[in-house]
Amino acid sequence: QLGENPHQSLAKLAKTYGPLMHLKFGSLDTIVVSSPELAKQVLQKHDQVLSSRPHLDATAAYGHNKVSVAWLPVVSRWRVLRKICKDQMFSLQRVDSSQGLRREKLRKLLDYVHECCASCRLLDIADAAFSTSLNLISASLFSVEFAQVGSDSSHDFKGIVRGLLQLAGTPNLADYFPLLKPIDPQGLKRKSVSYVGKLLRIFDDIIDQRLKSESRPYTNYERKNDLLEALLDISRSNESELNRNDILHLLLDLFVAGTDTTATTVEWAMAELIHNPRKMAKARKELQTIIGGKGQVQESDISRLPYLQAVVKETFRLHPAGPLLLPHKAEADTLINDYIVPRNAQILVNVWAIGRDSSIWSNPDSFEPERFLDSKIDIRGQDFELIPFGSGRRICPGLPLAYRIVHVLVASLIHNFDWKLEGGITPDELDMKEKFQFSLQKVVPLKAVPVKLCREHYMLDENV
Ligand code: HEM
Repeated sequence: QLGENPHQSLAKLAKTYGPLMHLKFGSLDTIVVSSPELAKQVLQKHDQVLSSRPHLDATAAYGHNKVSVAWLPVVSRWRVLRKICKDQMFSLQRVDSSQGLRREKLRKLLDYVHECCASCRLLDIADAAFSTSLNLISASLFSVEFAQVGSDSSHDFKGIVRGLLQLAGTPNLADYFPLLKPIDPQGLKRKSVSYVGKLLRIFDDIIDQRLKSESRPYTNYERKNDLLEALLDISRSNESELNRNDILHLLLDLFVAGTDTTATTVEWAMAELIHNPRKMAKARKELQTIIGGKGQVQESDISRLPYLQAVVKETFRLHPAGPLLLPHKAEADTLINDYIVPRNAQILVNVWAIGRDSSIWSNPDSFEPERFLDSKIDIRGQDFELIPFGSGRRICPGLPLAYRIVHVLVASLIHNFDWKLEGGITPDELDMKEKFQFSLQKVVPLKAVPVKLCREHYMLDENV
């Protein structure tokens, strides 16, 4: 009954049964929340007891759930990992200081777009967004470039990351009937072991190489300005705080949680803009006015681009990368609106349903960035009608980085370029179907030919 798009099926059920539902998935009590008021109760008022994680069998590969910042319950170990993430990767100072790395990766993407433009070549926007997000995140994590935009080199990583997300999003009988765990009836744990093993081996090699180049005699080792360097420092000064295994699993979490979420958001934003040419023209006109014809968009420009910010918010409203957040778990019986959320229940917050609720949003299914222009609604977890990153203690720690990457990538792709769909498809015929694979993906990946803007385009944009 949940089907391939559980966020949609649950939204439909909520229309009949209300914004607080108690379902039974086998022996697993599942509470589904579908309104901003109830999301606030779960994620803010009661977040101390409702911020744990259920045990999902597929997350247990290589003991990942025992050391993972994403899957540990709220215990002191989880707090240590969150603090390391915040201090070493996502503080304002860190995000600012890694800006140069991102600028360089973005330049490569733009070079590739120019190449496609010059030869009227179709560009796989989904792939380019994935390769660039992959490179941006891996540059910040361990100064390694995994993919060349426009080549097949990112496909293996995409396969692994999407594979893992899909596993985490597939309903697993072993989670609902724990007696089945040893049998692993759908083979999800086995697949997870294979994917996680591949990534851990790659990260292990990267650590080996780093340690080797540090200890190479007669060479001056140049410290890298990345997360790995900081993690190795912590580990050297206090191994009980962070050992090599912890580092491997932390890199895995950040890599998997950060790449596909960012890339799919960029793909959806581009799809909506191509689907709605007037909105595209408006966004481009703003860029033209603020940035001008030449020059690359910088992260420091974002605050001067209110329409772009509105486009990104509207994309998050319609296509949140985590439509049901990550599942939360109740540590104790908790009273919400006179109903008991039982201890050990898993709690799903249907952010997708909240984003499409007609009692909150006018014309909820249409892409109208303008709705955010005179509104104070923000995506940082305080306005519960728009919480694509969650809220409270489990809020996405990568938000500061994701915020910059998504804005700058979208802005770069539309600044100075128009996009033509292949095979004579008109913008309103663009396939906008979505599929739930833990993150929310486009069924048909977005491809289009970039066209260099000329005077006529700008004159057309003038009329918007
Ligand atoms: C558009 C991009 C992104 C979106 C929409 C997004 C969204 C989310 C959501 C909804 C959660 C779960 C919140 C909850 O359980 O209540 C989450 C958790 C998490 N995200 Fe993100 N995320 C994005 C990018 C990133 C990036 C770039 C990183 C790191 C490089 C990252 C790292 C994490 C981690 C480690 C967690 C688990 C935190 C915990 O359980 O304590 N995310 N994210």
